Amino acid sequence: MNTHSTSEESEAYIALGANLGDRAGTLRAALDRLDQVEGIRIVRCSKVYETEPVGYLDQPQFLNMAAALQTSLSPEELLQKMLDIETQLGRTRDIRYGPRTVDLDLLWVEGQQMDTPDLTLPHPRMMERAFVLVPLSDIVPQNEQSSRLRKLITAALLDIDGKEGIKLWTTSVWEGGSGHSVS
Ligand SMILES: Nc1ncnc2c1ncn2[C@@H]1O[C@H](COP(=O)(O)OP(=O)(O)OP(=O)(O)O)[C@@H](O)[C@H]1O
Ligand SMILES: Nc1nc2c(c(=O)[nH]1)N=C(CO)CN2
Repeated sequence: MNTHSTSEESEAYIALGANLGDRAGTLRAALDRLDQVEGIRIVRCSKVYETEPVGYLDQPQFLNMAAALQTSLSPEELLQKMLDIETQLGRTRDIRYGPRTVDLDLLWVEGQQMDTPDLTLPHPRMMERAFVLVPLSDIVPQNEQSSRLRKLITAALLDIDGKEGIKLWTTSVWEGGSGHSVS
């Protein structure tokens, strides 16, 4: 993972989930593909958690994790890259909140708030979801710039039910990075 950053980059946080097929392999492939996109670098990954399904219960357990990115893309461009990678990895949209090979959600982009038909930031359901907040808490630093997000996560985690349905699965599925620079 390359930690160099330039002033045109923004920090962004994403959530990843998978509950069909080779779940860990799919998470790894999604991270590899994202890191290979020009203008996206993965800078930190959370641990991986096995989680009880929420919303639609009759489906297998998920693996969930979160990642921090540095990106020179706009939020809309970043989301489009994420949706393309979901499709490449076999994601179909059948049942709302139902089983999926991979789900990539854009949670937070530094300095960005929006609500358009295609993109809402911060992600509208992130603060209700322990399967998002527990991994995210691994990777949001305690520094000045990110402290607002850290405070929101800490407060939401105190309130939320469902943390007992979340177990550490492995400390990492992705070690690498292409190391290319973002320009
Ligand atoms: N912050 C966001 N991150 C990801 N998708 C978003 C976001 N805001 C809006 N969307 C839109 O939501 C659409 C549906 O996403 P998706 O099918 O992954 O939903 P879901 O995973 O079933 O539910 P949820 O969004 O609650 O996780 C996407 O096509 C995208 O345009
Ligand atoms: N545990 C868990 N449950 C879910 C998940 C998920 O990623 N993990 N994603 C959903 C659709 O967004 C619905 N339910």
